[in-house]
Amino acid sequence: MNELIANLKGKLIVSCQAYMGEPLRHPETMAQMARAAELGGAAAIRCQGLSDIAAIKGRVEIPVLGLWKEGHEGVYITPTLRHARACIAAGADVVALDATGRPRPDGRTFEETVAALKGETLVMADCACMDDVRRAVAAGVDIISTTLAGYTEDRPKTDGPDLDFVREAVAEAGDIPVFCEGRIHTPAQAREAMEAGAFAVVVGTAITHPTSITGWFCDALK
Ligand SMILES: CC(=O)N[C@H](C=O)[C@@H](O)[C@H](O)[C@H](O)COP(=O)(O)O
Repeated sequence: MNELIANLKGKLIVSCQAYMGEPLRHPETMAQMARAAELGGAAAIRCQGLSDIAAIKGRVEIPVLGLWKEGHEGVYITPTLRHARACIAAGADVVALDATGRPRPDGRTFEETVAALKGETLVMADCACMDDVRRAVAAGVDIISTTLAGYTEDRPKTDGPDLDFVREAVAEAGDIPVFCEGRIHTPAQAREAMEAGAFAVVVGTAITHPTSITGWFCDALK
């Protein structure tokens, strides 16, 4: 296994993303957030967009897992080979790609995109269901992640992380590490994900999205 990935075993990866139109959407702000997460013990940062990748890469020493979101329907996480190569150029150590079988804007399949990136970067496959996991294993990706579970019609959106998916993916993935990502909102859930067999966990909203966290508190007071 690649050394960069081996070093993430049992660790926390923090996703630092602000969405279009949000007050924290600025590369400098995301770089500050990423550095703060690094000081807290994050082993890597996951982040979105070329400016954020470049700014964060210049601020932290830990590895950067980069993606470029474009569009909202269908494949929007690093939808084409061009997007992936731009993430590499911006400084990403690993590039995260939508691993679903849905059509992509450049007409390439997921497998073709991964094949073109061989030797250029490490690929993290953002999966929504077991078909995606099998596709990712066959394509020879470096990391499988449960990122898209609950965000397509294939699996219900669980309240917390989709631990059944983690268990099934681990059983299928062989030596390829499976990251649990999506709706890990508490340290206890992060622990449960590890116990379900995850190689590492990715936490975003619960650490880096204050608007959501504030909303959780407000809801609890209603
Ligand atoms: C589905 C999708 O587009 N997920 C995105 C992937 O990069 C991010 O919006 C999530 O914040 C990230 O996956 C971490 O998950 P959570 O924020 O639930 O801890």
